[in-house]
Amino acid sequence: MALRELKVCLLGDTGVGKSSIVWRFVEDSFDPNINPTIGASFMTKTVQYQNELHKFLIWDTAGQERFRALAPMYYRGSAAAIIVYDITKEESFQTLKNWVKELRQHGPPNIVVAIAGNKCDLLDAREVPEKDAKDYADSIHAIFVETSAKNAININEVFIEISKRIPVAEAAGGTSGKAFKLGRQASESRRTCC
Ligand SMILES: Nc1nc2c(ncn2[C@@H]2O[C@H](COP(=O)(O)OP(=O)(O)OP(=O)(O)O)[C@@H](O)[C@H]2O)c(=O)[nH]1
Repeated sequence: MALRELKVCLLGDTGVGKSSIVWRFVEDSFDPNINPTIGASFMTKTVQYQNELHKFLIWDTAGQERFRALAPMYYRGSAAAIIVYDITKEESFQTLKNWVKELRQHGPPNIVVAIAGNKCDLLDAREVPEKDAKDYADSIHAIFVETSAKNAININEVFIEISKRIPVAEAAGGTSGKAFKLGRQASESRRTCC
């Protein structure tokens, strides 16, 4: 079975739950007292997708402003970027839009963009309507899911949707995951959050 290495980076404001999403995906656990990321952290997980193995090389970047200049090191050469916002913080959704602009200007041309509205377990505190975020994601042809790292909602689905958008390796092409095109729309298979 072919193995493809897919570099993925997580971007977004501090405290939106980037590390928690990665931790939930890789270790299937949640730490309520997780520390802010310093610089970036790296984890991997390999999953089977159709007749390939996708090894996700996951760079979780720090959301604090003082680390922002480091981000290009992590999104450069990435097959996909997961931009995370917190559904209870409108400001984090505005930050997400800035990341989309930056990726469009300086990121890999065919990077797959996934938008994750995290903390969807906190419905009572919602500030960002799901429809607004979905409409925005559709307008930029991005994957969209609302997630809860805490309650393990839609975490695997984000990565499955990324796998779906990675074109099958061309016969003469490499398997490094470096050349990608935006493909079909996200499928309807994921769960609605909460
Ligand atoms: N209720 C709820 N809390 C969450 C969820 N995901 C993360 N948190 C909490 O949000 C806080 C920040 O989570 P982190 O994963 O450290 O956030 P981050 O985006 O990686 O932050 P930086 O590393 O500073 O960029 C922690 O207290 C988490 O326990 C979630 O899905 N629901």
